Parts: sequence; C-alpha cells; structure tokens
Amino acid sequence: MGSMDTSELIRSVPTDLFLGGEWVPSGNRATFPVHDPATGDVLAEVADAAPEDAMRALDAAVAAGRDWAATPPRERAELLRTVWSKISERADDFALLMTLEMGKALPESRSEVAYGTEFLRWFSEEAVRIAGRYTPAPAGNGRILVTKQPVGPCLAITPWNFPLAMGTRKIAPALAAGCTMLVKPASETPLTLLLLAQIFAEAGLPAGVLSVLPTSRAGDVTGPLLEDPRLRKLTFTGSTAVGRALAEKAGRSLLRTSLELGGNAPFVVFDDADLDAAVEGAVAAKLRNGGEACTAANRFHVANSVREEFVTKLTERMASYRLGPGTDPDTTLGPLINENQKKTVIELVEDAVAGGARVRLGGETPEGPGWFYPATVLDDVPRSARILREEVFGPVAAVTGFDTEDEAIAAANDTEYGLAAYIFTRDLDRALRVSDALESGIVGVNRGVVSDVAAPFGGIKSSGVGREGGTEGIEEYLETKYIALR
Ligand SMILES: NC(=O)C1=CN([C@@H]2O[C@H](COP(=O)(O)OP(=O)(O)OC[C@H]3O[C@@H](n4cnc5c(N)ncnc54)[C@H](O)[C@@H]3O)[C@@H](O)[C@H]2O)C=CC1
Ligand SMILES: CCCCCC(=O)O
Repeated sequence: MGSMDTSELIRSVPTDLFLGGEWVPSGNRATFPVHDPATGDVLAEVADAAPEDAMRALDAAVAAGRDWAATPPRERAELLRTVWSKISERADDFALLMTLEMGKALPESRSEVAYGTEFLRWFSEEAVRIAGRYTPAPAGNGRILVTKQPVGPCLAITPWNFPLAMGTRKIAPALAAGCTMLVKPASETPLTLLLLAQIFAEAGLPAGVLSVLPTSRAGDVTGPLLEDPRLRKLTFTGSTAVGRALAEKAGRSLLRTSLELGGNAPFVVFDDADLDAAVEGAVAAKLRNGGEACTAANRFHVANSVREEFVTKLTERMASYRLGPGTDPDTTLGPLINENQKKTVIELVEDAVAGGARVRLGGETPEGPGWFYPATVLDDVPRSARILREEVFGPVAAVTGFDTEDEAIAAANDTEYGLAAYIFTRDLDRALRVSDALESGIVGVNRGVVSDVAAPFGGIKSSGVGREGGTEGIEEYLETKYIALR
C-alpha cells in the first residue's frame, strides 16, 4: 500500500476503543484530543475509555483466555508473523503517524518501526520454543515434570516515547505465551497502537485476546483492573514515580509485575578511548529519539586529559542536528512531547548553569509554537546540579571530568537509577572490570545504541524490575508448574 498524506492517514486510523476485537465508542461517549508536538494543534479526537469499558475488556480477555492458551503455539506464532509482515507493508504509515503524534523526526520513526516490528517476529519464533523439563526424582521415588503455562489476562501500560516498540515489546511475548492482553497507551500517543490493533484485527486475531483502551483518565481506568483478581499480570513502562505507585497497587493483589522505568545513564570516556568513536557513540546515545529514551546517556564523565577535545568534537557533532517539525525532511531533532517536558528540560539546564555549568551548545528555547528544545551541551557541570540526579528526557548532555577509574565508577554509580551505562576504552580488561562495577542492567562497551530484540532489556534500583526481549522476555508471561509423577 502506498504511503498516505497526513490528513488521509489520520482519517484512516480508528479512534474508537478496540475492545476485545470490536471497535466501540467509549461508554461515556467522551473523547480526548491528541496533539501534534510540532504545532500544539489537535491532530485527532480519540474515544476516552471509562472504567466500565476496561472491565468489559477484562471480561472479554477472561472469556477468550482458555481457548487462546490452548491455541497451538505454531498458530500463535503465525498470527504474530502475519502482523509483522502487515506492519512492514505499512511501515511508512506507522512512521508518519508516530512522528505526527509523538514529534520525533521521521528517520527516528522509521527506525522505531523496524525495531518495534522485530519484537513480533522475535516472539513468533519464541512462541514455539516454550519448554519445561523432565527430571527423575533424586530419591528414585518418581519423576518431576516441569511445565510452563500462560500467566493469564495481562494489563500493559505503555509510554509515549516509543509508541509502537513499547507496545509490541509487551503484546508480542504475551500473545506468544498464550496470554490475553489489555493495553492502555499513553494519552499523548494512542493512535499508533490503535492502528496496530487494526492490523491485528485484519490478521484474524480471535475475539477477546487484545484490547486497546485509550483514555485521559489513566488512574481511574486501570485502578479497578489492578484490584480485579482475574487480572494476573501488570507490565508498565514509564516514569519511576508512576511505576512505584502502580507497584504498590499490584502488590496488594500479588500481581506478576514488570516495570521498565526511568534512567539516567552515565557515559564514561577513558583517556585511552578512540575519541572519534566515543563522540559518535555519545551522539547516538544522547540524541536517539531526541533524547526521550530511558536508555539515553545523560551524564558524560570524561577523563580530564581528553575532556576538552571530546567536548569540542561532541559540540560540533550535536550542532549539526537540525531542530524542526518531525515531518520536515531536513529535521533530525524533533520537538519534545509536551509543554511540561519542555519546562522540565529548561529548569534542569537553568539550574545547572546557575550552579556554574558552561553552555557549550544550545540552552536557548526558540520562539514560536511547538515544544522545541535544541541540542545542548553543558560542561563543568557542578556535582550539586539537579541534571546529574534527575532524568532530563531531552537533548541535553551534561559533562563532568574525572582523573581516576575509581572516580569514574563512583560518579557513574552516583544515581538512584540503574538502567543503561556506556563506557569507551580500548582496554578490554578495563572494559570488563568497569562493566562489572557499574550498577545497571545494560552496559554498552564502545557503542552508543544498546537496544536489541535479542537482549533482555531492563534495569535495577529505581529503573525497575523484570526484563523485556531476549529469551528472558517471554518468561515474564509464563507461570512455572510442576507435576510430580510416581
Ligand atoms: N522509562 C520510559 O520509557 C519512560 C520514562 N518516562 C519518564 O517519565 C517522565 C514523565 O513522562 P510521562 O509520560 O508523564 O510518564 P508517565 O509515567 O506519567 O506515563 C507513562 C504511562 O503511564 C500512564 N500513567 C500515568 N499515571 C498513571 C496512573 N496513576 N495510573 C496508571 N497509569 C498511569 C500514562 O498514561 C502513560 O501511559 C518523563 O519525563 C521521563 O522521565 C516517560 C516515558 C517513558
Ligand atoms: C522505553 C525506554 C526507551 C528505550 C527503548 C529501547 O531502546 O528499547
């Protein structure tokens, strides 16, 4: 199918609720606006799910659960593969839609379509490799048969920064495992998952297996679900603050829970690093998705002996990024998601500068509509600066120096978060030694992009619990049961 223009595309995306395979208006017939971050204008009005809609979706998921769990793994795999293929045919439409509702530059959206669809293909392959084990009882008094069964109905709450990938990274393993799923997309970016739901419907997804519930009332709609004993799993990606609140609720119901939360990744450059490679890695780790990624490098700790050369080169490279509307073919850095995000970035930069940080690039918001913020490099950032403690979620690099390896490790670990970390060095022993010492779930060694469908993505400390992707990702949707045989 040829790619559509903006208005055709927006008109082609369903804006009702996808309730167990049926397109229905919200129970209260209310809608909420979706905005274009480049202009602030309303892109579309979307059905505003109410609590009763969510409970109907759970009813449908429970009703479909047994049959879907009993569906042969090969059939579940084929359905995921079909959706992967169908999305690939509409890659341009998905990319444009994400740019329109999230703001990211089109090349970033195209990259996300490739990344997000890969989770469908990956878990179509994992679906047929779910295995238990068989053990003769050590005492010779029987046999132990370990089996894996689907957890049951799941709730996914997804963020706005990777609208497709953070949806497929949850939906694909859940359906592959034989679970049914309700998805509550971020209110900023519901259109992408509504279009995905349409693709699933076209692919012949059985009734009740998947629901997509856009809503402006996240807490009201998900709260009753988390209290319903029929729900068996929560998977959330978003801020640590919301993650903590959800974990408390899920804890009361003893729900299986996966939490992919915030990050504040250190990027450590040792004096023996290939500086050009380190600069390329830094730009990738900082500006992928415009810096609105929980894996984004935010705190750059650079050996003092090479810091000036590194900062000069980093500044030159980041200065080459073209700030503008994501749909503009020349744009490589789109707007931030909303006014609040922009205010947060401005505050963190102003706080650092007030504390003595030197602005080497950017730092000034452009006039005019939209939530634009330029690529920014701050050097000599004081240890007291908020930007070293708080997730900036924007295109701002905060640079500090160090003299010894121990100082670098201490600075890198001086954060409540523990998702991704990056180190550049030519010394393999040092790379392994420092990787071991870093408090994170992911370490990039001499590379700035670490995300891969085959890897178990996730963090420690305030970055959450659980892993998504890899062979570990499907385990989050399986329960282990053993049968003791004579
Ligand atoms: N780890 C990640 O991928 C992400 C991290 N963030 C961090 O969170 C900060 C704020 O961004 P937000 O979009 O506001 O993140 P958020 O955590 O508020 O939203 C993430 C998801 O949670 C939902 N949500 C919010 N409050 C909820 C509640 N009480 N009950 C149920 N669902 C709820 C939202 O509707 C959205 O679907 C960002 O500045 C960034 O630091 C934001 C998005 C993604
Ligand atoms: C949701 C956090 C953003 C990072 C998504 C990834 O790179 O896999």
